[in-house]
Amino acid sequence: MANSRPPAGLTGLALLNNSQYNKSTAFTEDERERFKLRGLLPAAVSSQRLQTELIMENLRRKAYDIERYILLMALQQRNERLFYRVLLEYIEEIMPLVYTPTVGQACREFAHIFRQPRGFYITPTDRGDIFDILDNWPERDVRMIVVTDGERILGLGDLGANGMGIPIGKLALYTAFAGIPPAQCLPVMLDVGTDNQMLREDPLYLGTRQPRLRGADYLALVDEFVAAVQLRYPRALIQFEDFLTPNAYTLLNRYRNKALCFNDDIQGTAAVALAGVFAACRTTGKAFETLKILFLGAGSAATGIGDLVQFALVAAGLTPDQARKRLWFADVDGLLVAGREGLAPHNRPYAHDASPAGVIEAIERIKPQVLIGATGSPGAFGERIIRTMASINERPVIFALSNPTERAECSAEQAYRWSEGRALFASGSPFAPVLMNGKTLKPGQGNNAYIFPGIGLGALACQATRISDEMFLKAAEVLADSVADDDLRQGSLYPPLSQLREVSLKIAAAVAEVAYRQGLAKAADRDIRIETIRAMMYDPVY
Ligand SMILES: NC(=O)C1=CN([C@@H]2O[C@H](COP(=O)(O)OP(=O)(O)OC[C@H]3O[C@@H](n4cnc5c(N)ncnc54)[C@H](OP(=O)(O)O)[C@@H]3O)[C@@H](O)[C@H]2O)C=CC1
Ligand SMILES: CC(=O)C(=O)O
Ligand SMILES: [Mg+2]
Repeated sequence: MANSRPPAGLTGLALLNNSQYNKSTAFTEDERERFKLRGLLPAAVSSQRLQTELIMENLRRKAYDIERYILLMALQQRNERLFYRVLLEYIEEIMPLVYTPTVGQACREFAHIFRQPRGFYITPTDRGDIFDILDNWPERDVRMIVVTDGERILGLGDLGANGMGIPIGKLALYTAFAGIPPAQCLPVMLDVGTDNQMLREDPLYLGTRQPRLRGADYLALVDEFVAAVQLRYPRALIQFEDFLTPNAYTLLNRYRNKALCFNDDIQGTAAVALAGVFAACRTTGKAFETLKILFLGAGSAATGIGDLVQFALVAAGLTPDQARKRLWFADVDGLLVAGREGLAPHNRPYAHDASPAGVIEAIERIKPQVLIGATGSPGAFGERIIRTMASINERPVIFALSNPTERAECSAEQAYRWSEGRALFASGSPFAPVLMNGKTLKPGQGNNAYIFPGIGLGALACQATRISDEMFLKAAEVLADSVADDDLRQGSLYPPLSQLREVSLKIAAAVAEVAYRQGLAKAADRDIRIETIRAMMYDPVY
């Protein structure tokens, strides 16, 4: 999508202060004349390329990643095209700064590194006014909303209003990889309080300083928010992000059939993990429908994956019961088995008839080919666990999905070392390549960032009315098919991050096709192809 010229009347300092249209030193002589910029800029005219190099020079000069994050956020606030250009051109270097792991630290320190507001905050005192106050947001054509209430930020727990860093980061990826124009993106914080006492006592904390709103009042607030969005921005897709598991499921079940929405932690994560499992089958030679999978962790991320794997197994010909029986879950209390007290509704389908067991015993008994960790618990994959997986599998598939890096169940190096380099490993946050037995292994990043941009772009391109499970299954298939044999040979179950824009496009086209097939698309042009969608995408060039 071509980027428009500044609107009439936007000139001089106001233009330089407008992040959407600002080009800073890249304004040409002619533009400086036309836009009343003469005298306001130094004489030299830079190219966007030169500006990109300047940003990288400054970024690399910083001592800490959190400082790099601050630099990048400041760039986003003053020149958004340059920010996205830098992100796209140096994706391997920049993504860990605007996304996991650095975004985790940024959320922790959000109030302490706060410079300028970004996004929209809704508090319990806004009850009854949400539709009206949304009018304060300057953009009228919002299409993509990422909303959190900050109660489960990555694996870092309740960070209250500090969690705003997550919607901001996810939407930066939407623009970079799915080409959703920044003006159509809205980060939302449902600031319903926090039960994190340390935050409430921090004098610099910027959120509502009260215990979390719960129960009927909480649901009423979210209901009002969703209804207000539907009225104010009828084409918008709502992505629920980083809600605590019980709320994540409650909200997904409440809105999935009446609003254009999905839960990224349940559904996006599911698709990226399933894609990794599909890709792993190409290396192991095992048939997908014969796999047994053990999950460590039984929260929204793990059971979300379980639900989609079950859906995929049924699509592959198994009965729902046969499919479920291939999936096992363990949490801090060991294997989830029938009869265990206090099981949450999302866990019950997977609590099989079996005697209780710890993780090692469960691995020995079940003999899973795949072990998926979504615990938020660092070191949850200890040496014995990996060695046991490696003793029963020639190529054990090990996913340590928890974010940020400090919460990973194990590191790439540990997974490879404890399996003598045989593990097919992926992690939610990036790990550097590991040299093992003279071979460099490049672990892939099993993160929903491979999925949500394509789901969102596809849904918006065909004006989807709902997001279906079929769309996530299709997204997983497309992602798995995008993994080159060379990637697999080097140990990665995912394509390189540098291909994220192309992968998102492919997913988008496939999602749109599913939407039409299922009668879930409103756009008139049914023949929606990759090139049609590409033409809709924001391109951050001047
Ligand atoms: N890679 C990706 O794309 C994504 C990764 N994630 C990551 O997944 C993690 C979990 O998220 P979510 O499911 O919402 O969180 P929850 O807190 O709801 O679930 C965590 C689960 O792990 C269990 N658990 C905790 N510690 C251990 C342990 N040492 N051994 C066994 N089980 C353990 C918990 O058990 P109990 O309840 O008994 O304490 C619970 O069942 C987060 O770190 C998040 O960053 C999430 C989404 C996407
Ligand atoms: C990646 C992500 O969504 C999470 O860790 O919550
Ligand atoms: Mg998340």
